[in-house]
Amino acid sequence: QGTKNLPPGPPGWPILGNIFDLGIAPHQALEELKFKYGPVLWLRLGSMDTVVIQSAKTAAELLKNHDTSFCDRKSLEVFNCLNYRDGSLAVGQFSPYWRMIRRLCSVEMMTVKRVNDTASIRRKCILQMIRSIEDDTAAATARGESGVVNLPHYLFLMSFNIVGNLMLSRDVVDSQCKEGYEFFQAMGMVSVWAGKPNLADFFPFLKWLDPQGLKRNMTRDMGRALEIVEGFVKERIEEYKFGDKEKASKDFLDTLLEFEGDGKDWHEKIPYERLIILVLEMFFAGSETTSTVIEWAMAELLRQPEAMRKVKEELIEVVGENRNVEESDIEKLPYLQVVVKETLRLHPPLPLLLPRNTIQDTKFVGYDVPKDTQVLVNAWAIGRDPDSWEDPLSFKPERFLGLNIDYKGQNFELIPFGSGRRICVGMLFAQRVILLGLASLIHCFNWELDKDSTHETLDMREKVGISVRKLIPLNVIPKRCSRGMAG
Ligand code: HEM
Repeated sequence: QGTKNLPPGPPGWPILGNIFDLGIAPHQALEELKFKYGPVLWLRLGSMDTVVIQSAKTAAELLKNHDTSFCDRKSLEVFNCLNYRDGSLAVGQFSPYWRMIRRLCSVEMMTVKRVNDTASIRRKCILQMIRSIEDDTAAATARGESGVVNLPHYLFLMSFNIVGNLMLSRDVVDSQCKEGYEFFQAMGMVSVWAGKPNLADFFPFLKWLDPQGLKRNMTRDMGRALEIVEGFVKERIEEYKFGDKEKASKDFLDTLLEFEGDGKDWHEKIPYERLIILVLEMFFAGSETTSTVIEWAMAELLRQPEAMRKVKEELIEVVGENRNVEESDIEKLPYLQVVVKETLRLHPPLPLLLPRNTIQDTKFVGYDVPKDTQVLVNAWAIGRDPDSWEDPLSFKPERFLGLNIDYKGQNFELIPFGSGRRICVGMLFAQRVILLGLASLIHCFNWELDKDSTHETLDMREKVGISVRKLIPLNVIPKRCSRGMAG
Protein backbone atom coordinates (compact mmCIF):
# COMPACT_ATOMS: atom_id res chain seq x y z
CA GLN A 1 0.00 0.00 0.00
CA GLY A 2 3.02 2.30 -0.66
CA THR A 3 3.32 5.32 1.58
CA LYS A 4 -0.21 5.22 2.87
CA ASN A 5 -0.76 5.54 6.62
CA LEU A 6 -3.04 2.54 7.09
CA PRO A 7 -4.65 1.69 10.46
CA PRO A 8 -2.79 -0.88 12.60
CA GLY A 9 -3.55 -4.59 12.38
CA PRO A 10 -2.05 -8.05 12.87
CA PRO A 11 0.50 -9.34 10.34
CA GLY A 12 -1.06 -11.56 7.70
CA TRP A 13 -0.08 -14.73 5.85
CA PRO A 14 1.06 -14.53 2.24
CA ILE A 15 -1.99 -14.63 -0.09
CA LEU A 16 -4.43 -15.55 2.71
CA GLY A 17 -3.77 -12.40 4.71
CA ASN A 18 -5.75 -12.32 7.97
CA ILE A 19 -8.51 -14.78 7.10
CA PHE A 20 -7.63 -17.04 10.03
CA ASP A 21 -7.87 -14.10 12.44
CA LEU A 22 -11.64 -14.08 11.90
CA GLY A 23 -12.29 -17.48 13.50
CA ILE A 24 -15.78 -18.95 13.52
CA ALA A 25 -17.35 -15.96 15.25
CA PRO A 26 -15.75 -12.93 13.52
CA HIS A 27 -17.38 -10.28 15.77
CA GLN A 28 -15.84 -11.94 18.83
CA ALA A 29 -12.42 -12.47 17.25
CA LEU A 30 -12.33 -8.86 16.06
CA GLU A 31 -13.15 -7.60 19.56
CA GLU A 32 -10.10 -9.50 20.85
CA LEU A 33 -7.91 -7.72 18.28
CA LYS A 34 -9.23 -4.37 19.46
CA PHE A 35 -7.54 -4.83 22.83
CA LYS A 36 -4.19 -5.09 21.05
CA TYR A 37 -4.55 -2.74 18.08
CA GLY A 38 -7.14 -0.16 19.13
CA PRO A 39 -10.60 0.71 17.81
CA VAL A 40 -9.66 1.09 14.12
CA LEU A 41 -8.24 -2.08 12.67
CA TRP A 42 -6.76 -2.93 9.27
CA LEU A 43 -7.06 -6.45 7.86
CA ARG A 44 -6.37 -8.06 4.53
CA LEU A 45 -8.85 -10.87 3.92
CA GLY A 46 -7.41 -12.65 0.90
CA SER A 47 -7.42 -9.82 -1.58
CA MET A 48 -10.11 -7.81 0.22
CA ASP A 49 -8.85 -4.80 2.18
CA THR A 50 -10.93 -4.29 5.31
CA VAL A 51 -11.26 -1.68 8.04
CA VAL A 52 -13.04 -2.57 11.28
CA ILE A 53 -14.48 0.11 13.55
CA GLN A 54 -14.91 -0.92 17.18
CA SER A 55 -15.68 2.04 19.45
CA ALA A 56 -18.59 4.45 19.80
CA LYS A 57 -16.32 7.41 19.11
CA THR A 58 -14.88 6.07 15.85
CA ALA A 59 -18.32 4.79 14.77
CA ALA A 60 -19.69 8.33 15.23
CA GLU A 61 -16.82 9.72 13.20
CA LEU A 62 -17.52 7.21 10.42
CA LEU A 63 -21.33 7.24 10.34
CA LYS A 64 -21.84 10.94 11.12
CA ASN A 65 -18.89 12.78 9.63
CA HIS A 66 -17.78 10.46 6.82
CA ASP A 67 -21.04 8.75 5.87
CA THR A 68 -20.81 9.97 2.25
CA SER A 69 -17.49 8.22 1.66
CA PHE A 70 -18.68 5.01 3.31
CA CYS A 71 -22.26 4.70 2.08
CA ASP A 72 -21.65 2.09 -0.60
CA ARG A 73 -22.09 -1.61 0.21
CA LYS A 74 -19.64 -4.47 -0.19
CA SER A 75 -21.83 -7.31 -1.35
CA LEU A 76 -21.29 -11.02 -0.76
CA GLU A 77 -20.55 -13.00 -3.93
CA VAL A 78 -23.71 -15.12 -3.44
CA PHE A 79 -25.80 -11.97 -4.00
CA ASN A 80 -24.35 -11.58 -7.46
CA CYS A 81 -26.63 -14.34 -8.72
CA LEU A 82 -29.87 -13.70 -10.64
CA ASN A 83 -29.10 -9.95 -10.82
CA TYR A 84 -30.07 -9.75 -7.14
CA ARG A 85 -27.69 -6.95 -6.39
CA ASP A 86 -29.11 -4.74 -9.17
CA GLY A 87 -32.55 -4.79 -7.58
CA SER A 88 -31.51 -4.84 -3.93
CA LEU A 89 -31.81 -1.96 -1.48
CA ALA A 90 -29.78 -3.65 1.28
CA VAL A 91 -26.73 -4.78 -0.69
CA GLY A 92 -27.21 -2.51 -3.69
CA GLN A 93 -24.57 0.01 -4.70
CA PHE A 94 -24.98 3.67 -3.84
CA SER A 95 -26.71 4.78 -7.05
CA PRO A 96 -29.72 6.74 -8.37
CA TYR A 97 -31.78 3.52 -8.15
CA TRP A 98 -30.80 3.01 -4.49
CA ARG A 99 -31.61 6.66 -3.70
CA MET A 100 -35.00 6.36 -5.34
CA ILE A 101 -35.98 3.17 -3.46
CA ARG A 102 -34.61 4.49 -0.19
CA ARG A 103 -36.67 7.69 -0.57
CA LEU A 104 -39.76 5.67 -1.50
CA CYS A 105 -39.31 3.65 1.70
CA SER A 106 -38.78 6.67 3.94
CA VAL A 107 -41.53 8.82 2.44
CA GLU A 108 -44.21 6.26 1.60
CA MET A 109 -43.70 2.84 3.04
CA MET A 110 -41.92 2.99 6.36
CA THR A 111 -43.38 6.21 7.77
CA VAL A 112 -44.75 6.52 11.30
CA LYS A 113 -48.23 6.82 9.79
CA ARG A 114 -47.83 3.64 7.75
CA VAL A 115 -46.43 1.86 10.78
CA ASN A 116 -49.41 3.03 12.88
CA ASP A 117 -51.87 2.03 10.16
CA THR A 118 -50.54 -1.52 10.09
CA ALA A 119 -50.92 -2.20 13.83
CA SER A 120 -53.80 -4.62 13.14
CA ILE A 121 -51.46 -6.82 11.04
CA ARG A 122 -48.99 -7.20 13.88
CA ARG A 123 -51.80 -7.82 16.33
CA LYS A 124 -53.30 -10.55 14.12
CA CYS A 125 -50.02 -12.38 13.48
CA ILE A 126 -48.95 -12.23 17.12
CA LEU A 127 -52.35 -13.60 18.21
CA GLN A 128 -51.97 -16.42 15.67
CA MET A 129 -48.60 -17.24 17.21
CA ILE A 130 -50.02 -17.29 20.76
CA ARG A 131 -52.83 -19.55 19.62
CA SER A 132 -50.51 -22.01 17.87
CA ILE A 133 -48.28 -22.18 20.95
CA GLU A 134 -51.34 -22.82 23.08
CA ASP A 135 -52.85 -25.43 20.74
CA ASP A 136 -49.57 -27.30 20.23
CA THR A 137 -48.85 -27.36 23.96
CA ALA A 138 -52.36 -28.60 24.75
CA ALA A 139 -52.03 -31.34 22.13
CA ALA A 140 -48.62 -32.39 23.49
CA THR A 141 -49.89 -32.46 27.07
CA ALA A 142 -52.88 -34.55 25.95
CA ARG A 143 -50.40 -37.05 24.49
CA GLY A 144 -48.66 -37.19 27.85
CA GLU A 145 -45.65 -35.17 26.65
CA SER A 146 -44.02 -32.32 28.54
CA GLY A 147 -45.32 -29.48 26.35
CA VAL A 148 -41.86 -28.05 25.59
CA VAL A 149 -41.96 -25.66 22.61
CA ASN A 150 -39.15 -24.60 20.33
CA LEU A 151 -39.79 -20.87 20.71
CA PRO A 152 -37.72 -19.56 17.76
CA HIS A 153 -39.78 -21.67 15.35
CA TYR A 154 -43.00 -19.87 16.36
CA LEU A 155 -41.27 -16.49 16.44
CA PHE A 156 -39.85 -16.89 12.95
CA LEU A 157 -43.22 -17.95 11.49
CA MET A 158 -44.85 -14.95 13.16
CA SER A 159 -42.38 -12.39 11.86
CA PHE A 160 -42.34 -13.99 8.39
CA ASN A 161 -46.13 -13.72 8.27
CA ILE A 162 -46.04 -10.09 9.40
CA VAL A 163 -43.69 -9.24 6.54
CA GLY A 164 -46.00 -11.17 4.16
CA ASN A 165 -48.99 -9.13 5.28
CA LEU A 166 -47.14 -5.82 5.04
CA MET A 167 -45.74 -6.53 1.62
CA LEU A 168 -48.46 -8.60 -0.03
CA SER A 169 -51.52 -8.43 2.25
CA ARG A 170 -51.55 -12.18 2.69
CA ASP A 171 -50.73 -14.84 5.26
CA VAL A 172 -47.87 -16.39 3.38
CA VAL A 173 -47.45 -19.29 5.78
CA ASP A 174 -50.99 -20.54 5.93
CA SER A 175 -52.72 -23.77 4.96
CA GLN A 176 -54.70 -21.76 2.35
CA CYS A 177 -51.52 -20.60 0.58
CA LYS A 178 -49.98 -23.66 -1.03
CA GLU A 179 -46.88 -21.89 -2.34
CA GLY A 180 -46.31 -20.35 1.07
CA TYR A 181 -44.64 -23.34 2.64
CA GLU A 182 -42.34 -23.83 -0.33
CA PHE A 183 -41.46 -20.13 -0.25
CA PHE A 184 -40.74 -20.37 3.47
CA GLN A 185 -38.45 -23.38 2.89
CA ALA A 186 -36.63 -21.73 -0.02
CA MET A 187 -36.06 -18.55 2.01
CA GLY A 188 -34.69 -20.65 4.87
CA MET A 189 -32.10 -22.06 2.46
CA VAL A 190 -31.30 -18.60 1.05
CA SER A 191 -30.35 -17.59 4.61
CA VAL A 192 -28.20 -20.70 5.00
CA TRP A 193 -26.19 -20.00 1.81
CA ALA A 194 -25.83 -16.30 2.62
CA GLY A 195 -24.60 -17.09 6.15
CA LYS A 196 -21.76 -19.44 5.14
CA PRO A 197 -18.24 -18.00 4.74
CA ASN A 198 -17.37 -18.11 1.05
CA LEU A 199 -13.78 -18.35 -0.25
CA ALA A 200 -14.88 -16.56 -3.42
CA ASP A 201 -15.51 -13.39 -1.36
CA PHE A 202 -11.82 -13.27 -0.47
CA PHE A 203 -10.33 -14.50 -3.74
CA PRO A 204 -12.12 -13.06 -6.79
CA PHE A 205 -10.27 -15.48 -9.08
CA LEU A 206 -12.31 -18.29 -7.46
CA LYS A 207 -15.63 -16.70 -8.37
CA TRP A 208 -16.14 -18.64 -11.56
CA LEU A 209 -15.09 -21.90 -9.85
CA ASP A 210 -17.55 -21.47 -6.95
CA PRO A 211 -15.50 -24.06 -4.97
CA GLN A 212 -18.09 -24.56 -2.20
CA GLY A 213 -21.05 -24.59 -4.56
CA LEU A 214 -22.64 -21.74 -2.61
CA LYS A 215 -23.54 -19.61 -5.60
CA ARG A 216 -24.99 -22.62 -7.40
CA ASN A 217 -27.17 -23.47 -4.41
CA MET A 218 -28.16 -19.85 -3.93
CA THR A 219 -29.15 -19.56 -7.59
CA ARG A 220 -31.41 -22.59 -7.23
CA ASP A 221 -33.12 -21.61 -3.97
CA MET A 222 -33.33 -17.88 -4.55
CA GLY A 223 -34.55 -18.64 -8.07
CA ARG A 224 -37.41 -20.69 -6.65
CA ALA A 225 -38.26 -18.01 -4.07
CA LEU A 226 -38.27 -15.32 -6.78
CA GLU A 227 -40.56 -17.45 -8.96
CA ILE A 228 -43.06 -17.75 -6.13
CA VAL A 229 -42.96 -14.00 -5.41
CA GLU A 230 -43.45 -13.40 -9.14
CA GLY A 231 -46.61 -15.54 -8.95
CA PHE A 232 -47.93 -13.29 -6.15
CA VAL A 233 -47.09 -10.17 -8.17
CA LYS A 234 -48.83 -11.51 -11.29
CA GLU A 235 -51.94 -12.25 -9.25
CA ARG A 236 -51.97 -8.64 -8.05
CA ILE A 237 -51.60 -7.32 -11.59
CA GLU A 238 -54.59 -9.46 -12.63
CA GLU A 239 -56.59 -8.06 -9.71
CA TYR A 240 -55.83 -4.55 -10.94
CA LYS A 241 -56.99 -5.46 -14.46
CA PHE A 242 -60.32 -6.81 -13.35
CA GLY A 243 -60.68 -4.40 -10.44
CA ASP A 244 -62.13 -7.28 -8.43
CA LYS A 245 -60.41 -6.62 -5.16
CA GLU A 246 -61.39 -3.79 -2.87
CA LYS A 247 -58.47 -3.05 -0.57
CA ALA A 248 -58.76 -1.00 2.56
CA SER A 249 -55.20 0.28 2.28
CA LYS A 250 -52.18 0.07 0.02
CA ASP A 251 -49.49 -2.45 0.82
CA PHE A 252 -45.81 -2.37 -0.14
CA LEU A 253 -46.48 -4.13 -3.45
CA ASP A 254 -49.15 -1.57 -4.45
CA THR A 255 -46.70 1.25 -3.73
CA LEU A 256 -44.01 -0.37 -5.87
CA LEU A 257 -46.39 -1.16 -8.75
CA GLU A 258 -47.95 2.31 -8.79
CA PHE A 259 -44.65 4.19 -8.70
CA GLU A 260 -43.88 6.04 -11.95
CA GLY A 261 -40.73 8.01 -11.16
CA ASP A 262 -39.70 10.61 -8.61
CA GLY A 263 -38.65 13.36 -11.03
CA LYS A 264 -35.18 13.28 -9.49
CA ASP A 265 -33.25 10.03 -9.62
CA TRP A 266 -35.70 7.84 -11.53
CA HIS A 267 -38.12 8.68 -14.32
CA GLU A 268 -39.98 5.48 -15.05
CA LYS A 269 -41.68 2.54 -13.40
CA ILE A 270 -39.59 0.16 -11.29
CA PRO A 271 -38.38 -2.61 -13.61
CA TYR A 272 -40.45 -5.77 -13.02
CA GLU A 273 -37.44 -7.96 -12.19
CA ARG A 274 -36.17 -5.49 -9.58
CA LEU A 275 -39.60 -5.09 -8.04
CA ILE A 276 -39.76 -8.82 -7.35
CA ILE A 277 -36.30 -8.72 -5.78
CA LEU A 278 -37.37 -5.87 -3.48
CA VAL A 279 -40.40 -7.76 -2.20
CA LEU A 280 -38.31 -10.86 -1.55
CA GLU A 281 -35.63 -8.80 0.18
CA MET A 282 -38.02 -7.55 2.84
CA PHE A 283 -38.70 -11.15 3.92
CA PHE A 284 -35.00 -11.75 4.05
CA ALA A 285 -34.17 -8.53 5.94
CA GLY A 286 -37.14 -8.44 8.27
CA SER A 287 -37.93 -11.97 9.51
CA GLU A 288 -34.94 -13.61 11.17
CA THR A 289 -33.53 -10.34 12.56
CA THR A 290 -36.73 -9.51 14.40
CA SER A 291 -37.55 -12.98 15.71
CA THR A 292 -33.98 -13.49 16.93
CA VAL A 293 -34.18 -10.43 19.19
CA ILE A 294 -37.33 -11.75 20.90
CA GLU A 295 -35.67 -15.12 21.46
CA TRP A 296 -32.61 -13.48 23.06
CA ALA A 297 -34.84 -11.26 25.22
CA MET A 298 -36.77 -14.29 26.48
CA ALA A 299 -33.53 -16.16 27.18
CA GLU A 300 -32.10 -13.24 29.16
CA LEU A 301 -35.31 -12.85 31.15
CA LEU A 302 -35.46 -16.57 31.91
CA ARG A 303 -31.94 -16.26 33.33
CA GLN A 304 -33.06 -13.38 35.51
CA PRO A 305 -36.36 -14.30 37.17
CA GLU A 306 -36.38 -10.92 38.93
CA ALA A 307 -36.37 -9.01 35.64
CA MET A 308 -39.05 -11.36 34.23
CA ARG A 309 -41.18 -10.70 37.29
CA LYS A 310 -40.85 -6.94 36.77
CA VAL A 311 -41.99 -7.16 33.13
CA LYS A 312 -44.94 -9.30 34.18
CA GLU A 313 -45.97 -7.00 37.02
CA GLU A 314 -45.81 -3.97 34.78
CA LEU A 315 -48.03 -5.74 32.24
CA ILE A 316 -50.59 -6.77 34.85
CA GLU A 317 -50.67 -3.24 36.21
CA VAL A 318 -51.11 -1.52 32.83
CA VAL A 319 -53.06 -4.11 30.82
CA GLY A 320 -54.72 -6.21 33.52
CA GLU A 321 -55.57 -9.86 32.96
CA ASN A 322 -58.73 -9.71 30.91
CA ARG A 323 -57.64 -8.18 27.64
CA ASN A 324 -54.75 -8.39 25.19
CA VAL A 325 -51.73 -6.10 25.15
CA GLU A 326 -52.08 -3.44 22.44
CA GLU A 327 -49.44 -1.28 20.80
CA SER A 328 -51.02 1.74 22.48
CA ASP A 329 -50.01 0.22 25.86
CA ILE A 330 -46.31 0.16 24.98
CA GLU A 331 -45.54 3.74 25.95
CA LYS A 332 -46.84 2.93 29.45
CA LEU A 333 -44.47 -0.03 29.74
CA PRO A 334 -41.06 1.57 30.44
CA TYR A 335 -39.51 -1.58 31.89
CA LEU A 336 -40.42 -3.64 28.81
CA GLN A 337 -38.81 -0.95 26.66
CA VAL A 338 -35.52 -1.03 28.56
CA VAL A 339 -35.47 -4.84 28.41
CA VAL A 340 -35.54 -4.54 24.61
CA LYS A 341 -32.77 -1.91 24.61
CA GLU A 342 -30.61 -4.08 26.85
CA THR A 343 -31.22 -7.10 24.61
CA LEU A 344 -30.23 -5.14 21.50
CA ARG A 345 -27.09 -3.91 23.28
CA LEU A 346 -25.88 -7.42 24.10
CA HIS A 347 -27.34 -9.28 21.12
CA PRO A 348 -27.50 -7.15 17.97
CA PRO A 349 -28.67 -9.71 15.36
CA LEU A 350 -26.29 -8.24 12.76
CA PRO A 351 -23.20 -7.78 14.97
CA LEU A 352 -21.08 -6.31 12.16
CA LEU A 353 -24.07 -4.41 10.63
CA LEU A 354 -24.05 -4.85 6.83
CA PRO A 355 -20.62 -4.31 5.26
CA ARG A 356 -20.02 -0.86 3.77
CA ASN A 357 -17.52 -0.03 1.04
CA THR A 358 -15.52 3.16 0.49
CA ILE A 359 -16.41 5.05 -2.69
CA GLN A 360 -13.26 7.22 -2.60
CA ASP A 361 -9.87 7.50 -0.90
CA THR A 362 -10.65 8.95 2.53
CA LYS A 363 -8.68 10.38 5.41
CA PHE A 364 -10.26 8.86 8.52
CA VAL A 365 -9.18 9.67 12.12
CA GLY A 366 -5.64 10.29 10.84
CA TYR A 367 -5.45 7.12 8.70
CA ASP A 368 -5.69 6.66 4.94
CA VAL A 369 -8.54 4.40 3.88
CA PRO A 370 -8.26 3.62 0.16
CA LYS A 371 -11.19 3.48 -2.26
CA ASP A 372 -12.92 0.08 -2.44
CA THR A 373 -12.11 -0.97 1.14
CA GLN A 374 -14.69 -3.06 2.99
CA VAL A 375 -15.81 -1.37 6.24
CA LEU A 376 -17.21 -3.39 9.14
CA VAL A 377 -18.67 -1.71 12.22
CA ASN A 378 -18.61 -4.05 15.22
CA ALA A 379 -21.87 -3.03 16.92
CA TRP A 380 -21.57 -6.11 19.15
CA ALA A 381 -18.18 -5.03 20.54
CA ILE A 382 -19.34 -1.41 20.88
CA GLY A 383 -22.35 -2.58 22.93
CA ARG A 384 -19.96 -4.41 25.27
CA ASP A 385 -17.26 -1.76 25.44
CA PRO A 386 -16.21 -1.04 29.05
CA ASP A 387 -15.39 2.54 27.99
CA SER A 388 -19.06 3.10 27.21
CA TRP A 389 -20.85 0.74 29.60
CA GLU A 390 -20.46 -0.09 33.26
CA ASP A 391 -20.41 -3.82 33.97
CA PRO A 392 -20.90 -4.32 30.21
CA LEU A 393 -21.42 -8.08 30.14
CA SER A 394 -24.32 -8.16 32.62
CA PHE A 395 -27.92 -7.98 31.50
CA LYS A 396 -29.21 -5.00 33.49
CA PRO A 397 -32.21 -3.31 31.88
CA GLU A 398 -32.28 -0.78 34.75
CA ARG A 399 -29.14 0.87 33.35
CA PHE A 400 -31.35 2.53 30.72
CA LEU A 401 -33.96 3.91 33.12
CA GLY A 402 -33.61 7.67 33.17
CA LEU A 403 -30.84 7.47 30.55
CA ASN A 404 -31.53 9.21 27.29
CA ILE A 405 -29.95 6.57 25.04
CA ASP A 406 -31.84 4.95 22.20
CA TYR A 407 -31.00 2.62 19.31
CA LYS A 408 -32.21 4.92 16.53
CA GLY A 409 -28.80 5.88 15.19
CA GLN A 410 -28.03 8.99 17.26
CA ASN A 411 -26.23 7.32 20.19
CA PHE A 412 -23.21 5.52 18.81
CA GLU A 413 -22.69 3.29 21.84
CA LEU A 414 -25.92 1.50 20.81
CA ILE A 415 -26.26 0.98 17.05
CA PRO A 416 -27.93 -2.40 16.35
CA PHE A 417 -29.77 -0.82 13.37
CA GLY A 418 -26.71 1.08 12.10
CA SER A 419 -26.80 4.81 11.48
CA GLY A 420 -26.51 7.42 8.74
CA ARG A 421 -27.71 7.14 5.15
CA ARG A 422 -27.89 3.35 5.23
CA ILE A 423 -29.53 2.91 8.62
CA CYS A 424 -32.09 0.08 8.67
CA VAL A 425 -35.26 1.12 6.83
CA GLY A 426 -37.38 -1.37 8.77
CA MET A 427 -36.39 -0.13 12.23
CA LEU A 428 -39.82 1.24 13.20
CA PHE A 429 -41.58 -1.95 12.10
CA ALA A 430 -39.05 -4.11 13.87
CA GLN A 431 -39.37 -2.11 17.08
CA ARG A 432 -43.15 -2.55 17.15
CA VAL A 433 -43.00 -6.29 16.43
CA ILE A 434 -40.37 -6.90 19.08
CA LEU A 435 -42.15 -4.92 21.79
CA LEU A 436 -45.64 -6.29 21.14
CA GLY A 437 -44.40 -9.83 20.50
CA LEU A 438 -42.38 -9.98 23.70
CA ALA A 439 -45.11 -8.31 25.77
CA SER A 440 -47.76 -10.74 24.47
CA LEU A 441 -45.66 -13.82 25.18
CA ILE A 442 -45.06 -12.73 28.77
CA HIS A 443 -48.60 -11.47 29.32
CA CYS A 444 -50.26 -14.67 28.10
CA PHE A 445 -47.99 -17.29 29.60
CA ASN A 446 -45.76 -18.07 32.53
CA TRP A 447 -42.60 -19.58 31.10
CA GLU A 448 -40.48 -22.40 32.47
CA LEU A 449 -37.24 -23.80 31.17
CA ASP A 450 -37.19 -27.42 30.04
CA LYS A 451 -35.69 -29.99 32.38
CA ASP A 452 -32.20 -29.74 30.84
CA SER A 453 -31.53 -26.19 32.06
CA THR A 454 -32.01 -23.84 34.98
CA HIS A 455 -31.74 -20.08 35.04
CA GLU A 456 -28.12 -20.49 36.11
CA THR A 457 -27.14 -22.99 33.42
CA LEU A 458 -29.10 -21.83 30.37
CA ASP A 459 -26.78 -22.05 27.36
CA MET A 460 -26.23 -18.57 25.85
CA ARG A 461 -23.67 -19.45 23.17
CA GLU A 462 -24.09 -17.86 19.76
CA LYS A 463 -24.42 -19.35 16.29
CA VAL A 464 -23.15 -17.19 13.45
CA GLY A 465 -25.07 -17.20 10.17
CA ILE A 466 -26.78 -14.42 8.31
CA SER A 467 -27.74 -13.20 11.79
CA VAL A 468 -26.40 -14.27 15.19
CA ARG A 469 -28.86 -16.61 16.91
CA LYS A 470 -28.79 -18.78 19.98
CA LEU A 471 -26.71 -21.87 19.24
CA ILE A 472 -29.20 -24.04 21.13
CA PRO A 473 -32.73 -22.89 20.25
CA LEU A 474 -34.70 -21.77 23.29
CA ASN A 475 -36.87 -24.69 24.42
CA VAL A 476 -39.43 -23.59 26.97
CA ILE A 477 -42.64 -24.69 28.60
CA PRO A 478 -45.54 -22.21 28.42
CA LYS A 479 -48.20 -22.22 31.13
CA ARG A 480 -51.26 -20.21 30.11
CA CYS A 481 -52.08 -17.46 32.61
CA SER A 482 -53.83 -14.42 31.13
CA ARG A 483 -57.40 -14.64 29.87
CA GLY A 484 -56.88 -12.19 26.98
CA MET A 485 -56.30 -13.36 23.43
CA ALA A 486 -59.61 -15.14 23.01
CA GLY A 487 -60.76 -13.15 19.95
C1 HEM B 1 -34.37 -6.34 14.91
C2 HEM B 1 -34.59 -6.22 13.63
C3 HEM B 1 -33.63 -5.60 12.67
C4 HEM B 1 -32.30 -5.27 12.83
C5 HEM B 1 -31.45 -5.41 14.08
C6 HEM B 1 -31.85 -4.71 11.58
C7 HEM B 1 -30.57 -4.23 11.37
C8 HEM B 1 -30.13 -3.64 10.20
C9 HEM B 1 -28.80 -3.12 10.00
C10 HEM B 1 -27.68 -3.15 11.01
C11 HEM B 1 -28.75 -2.61 8.74
C12 HEM B 1 -27.53 -1.93 8.09
C13 HEM B 1 -27.41 -0.51 8.61
C14 HEM B 1 -26.19 0.26 8.21
O1 HEM B 1 -25.49 -0.10 7.25
O2 HEM B 1 -25.91 1.31 8.86
C15 HEM B 1 -30.05 -2.83 8.14
C16 HEM B 1 -30.38 -2.45 6.87
C17 HEM B 1 -31.60 -2.74 6.31
N1 HEM B 1 -32.71 -3.28 6.93
FE1 HEM B 1 -32.84 -3.90 8.83
N2 HEM B 1 -32.88 -4.72 10.69
C18 HEM B 1 -34.00 -5.24 11.31
C19 HEM B 1 -35.26 -5.37 10.78
C20 HEM B 1 -35.62 -5.01 9.52
C21 HEM B 1 -36.95 -5.08 8.98
C22 HEM B 1 -38.20 -5.52 9.75
C23 HEM B 1 -36.86 -4.70 7.67
C24 HEM B 1 -37.93 -4.58 6.62
C25 HEM B 1 -39.13 -5.07 6.67
C26 HEM B 1 -35.47 -4.35 7.41
C27 HEM B 1 -34.98 -3.91 6.20
C28 HEM B 1 -33.69 -3.43 6.00
C29 HEM B 1 -33.21 -2.95 4.71
C30 HEM B 1 -33.99 -2.92 3.40
C31 HEM B 1 -31.89 -2.50 4.92
C32 HEM B 1 -30.94 -1.89 3.90
C33 HEM B 1 -30.93 -0.38 3.98
C34 HEM B 1 -29.92 0.24 3.03
O3 HEM B 1 -28.88 -0.36 2.74
O4 HEM B 1 -30.17 1.37 2.59
N3 HEM B 1 -34.75 -4.54 8.55
N4 HEM B 1 -30.89 -3.45 9.06
